[in-house]
Amino acid sequence: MDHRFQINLRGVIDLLSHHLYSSPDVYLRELLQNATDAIRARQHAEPGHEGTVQIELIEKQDGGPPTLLFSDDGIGLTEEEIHRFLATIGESSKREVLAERRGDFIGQFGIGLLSCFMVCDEVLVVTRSAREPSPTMEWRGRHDGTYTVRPSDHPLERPGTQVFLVARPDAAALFTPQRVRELALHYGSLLPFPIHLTANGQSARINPEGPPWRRAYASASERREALLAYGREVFGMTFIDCIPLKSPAGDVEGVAFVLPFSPHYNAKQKHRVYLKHMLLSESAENLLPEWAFFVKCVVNANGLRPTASRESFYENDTLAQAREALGQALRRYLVDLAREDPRALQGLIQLHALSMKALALDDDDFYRLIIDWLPFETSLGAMTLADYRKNATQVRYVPSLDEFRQVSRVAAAQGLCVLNAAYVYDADLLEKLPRVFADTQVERFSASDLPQSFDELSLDERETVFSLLRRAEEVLRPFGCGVVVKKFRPQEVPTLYSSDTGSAFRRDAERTREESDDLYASMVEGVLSGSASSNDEPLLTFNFHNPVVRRLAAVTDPNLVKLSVEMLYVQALLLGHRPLNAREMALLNQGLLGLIAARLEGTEPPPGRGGLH
Ligand SMILES: Nc1ncnc2c1ncn2[C@@H]1O[C@H](COP(=O)(O)OP(=O)(O)OP(=O)(O)O)[C@@H](O)[C@H]1O
Repeated sequence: MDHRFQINLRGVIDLLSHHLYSSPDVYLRELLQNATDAIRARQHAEPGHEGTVQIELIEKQDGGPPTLLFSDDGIGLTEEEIHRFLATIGESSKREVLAERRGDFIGQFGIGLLSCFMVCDEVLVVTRSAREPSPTMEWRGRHDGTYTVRPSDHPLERPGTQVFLVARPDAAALFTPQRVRELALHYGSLLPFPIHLTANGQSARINPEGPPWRRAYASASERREALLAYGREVFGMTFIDCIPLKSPAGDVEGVAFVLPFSPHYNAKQKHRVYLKHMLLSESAENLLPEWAFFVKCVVNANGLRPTASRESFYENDTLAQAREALGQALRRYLVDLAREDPRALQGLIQLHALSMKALALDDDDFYRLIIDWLPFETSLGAMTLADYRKNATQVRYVPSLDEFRQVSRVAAAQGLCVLNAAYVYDADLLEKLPRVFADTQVERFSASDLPQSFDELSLDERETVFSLLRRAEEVLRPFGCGVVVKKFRPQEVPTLYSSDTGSAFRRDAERTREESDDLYASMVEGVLSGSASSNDEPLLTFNFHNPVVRRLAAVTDPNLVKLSVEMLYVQALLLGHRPLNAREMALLNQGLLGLIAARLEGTEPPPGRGGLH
């Protein structure tokens, strides 16, 4: 013989309240949801029916717990439907509806009404169906699992449903006018029909007329102000701009707000999402593309499926398409901004620079969108990459600040535009250029590339500098540095020290060997002997345009030439922000003392003291 499962209602309620519902507050959400579904069902039968919800708080004169009366003018229930849908846990009238209409309703599980038992022990439903001329019926359900159905002694004048809840003493705090108002607005502020609250003898509509992005405004700026004010109210912060969002897939509509601070680009923004105009979640994460970390949004979706926990949308094709369309709306905003208000776009990029750059590295589409708007310091002043690319298909950059300082003046004087890519992600972003824009080439530039753009000396000039060149080569040979004489601008720069990465590495390793203990020094020795020796040796380029260099070429005293070459060498190293090794430091000290001594020549030391020799 077959038996039926028995359900212990108390156990089920306990399960719901501890595991499914986040707090007893949701009872009001479930009531609003049922009213919304009932109004929609009636609108199908009677197009043009507007629908309205009345919430009334009835205080007991004897100080007993207050009663909440929740009424709608929706489709109502017949006696047969009461038995089938209200009194059977897990039965829902909404499951039966034709597939194309099914999506209009929010409820689906047939358990929502049970949430009322979290705040009261008995639920009284008085209802009259709009489908057929039917009497007003009364259903009284109790938390012990028993219920009664009978014709009501107080027939309703119009079709619809009233739900009476008498607060359990421990839930009375939820039944104050302020709390009920807060909760109704929290869950239902976007509902497209009026919600009236009556308490303390006063009655008023509490929800605004439809979502703020749907309302008509006198001008675009008024609209913007109103939306920003809405963003402030919802998220408690002042945003710098707002962006309309729309996606036919999932029937999504809303607004994205641009954050006034720079979040970490990995930080997922929490969005407020409504499903069929009822609040679904305040912390949905999966609605926008990952790169849209600089906005927070409020949207309503009519065609997306909620997850069972009702905290976000179910990951399916429709959601993926909606995400793509919302991403397009954000892109469009950035592109329009680039055209209409480039300053605002640059402000935005500056505010969210690090995150935008990191994302552009990962996402080619986003890269294409913003790369031209990134500002760079260059040898010819600050400019965007677009400005740079207007004049050159070859992008030259240096990857460190020291190198940039070293080359920028000289490069600028040659009319060479070199980008400073020393900041995080810059070099990688530039290296990515040719992969995304096939007509662009990128070159990592260094001071050693500069002499190629310098002018050669004429035959006569070469003769003038011949002995200086020989002497300088001798002086600098022990330092592993070659010498050339060229002509370059600016003329105030007498020499330029250049080295490629290989020789810079050798310099660093040599300096480390000098400064470290025996064991470590011998390890560095090993590294040095293994590293390529220098046919790429560093170079000191003398500038023939410089007056000091010209005068030096005419000096015949070999010691004075030696001292001057040494000092010019050390100065070039210092200007290039290269750390000096011990021998170079000694050169600097001796050279300075030598220069001071030369200046003091002829002046007598005071009696009884030694001179500077
Ligand atoms: N205000 C109402 N007007 C008309 N019918 C209602 C109303 N409230 C509840 N019902 C009926 O009672 C049924 C059960 O409601 P309940 O809230 O428990 O579940 P549901 O809304 O169907 O689904 P869910 O559990 O997902 O909310 C509904 O399917 C509906 O037929």
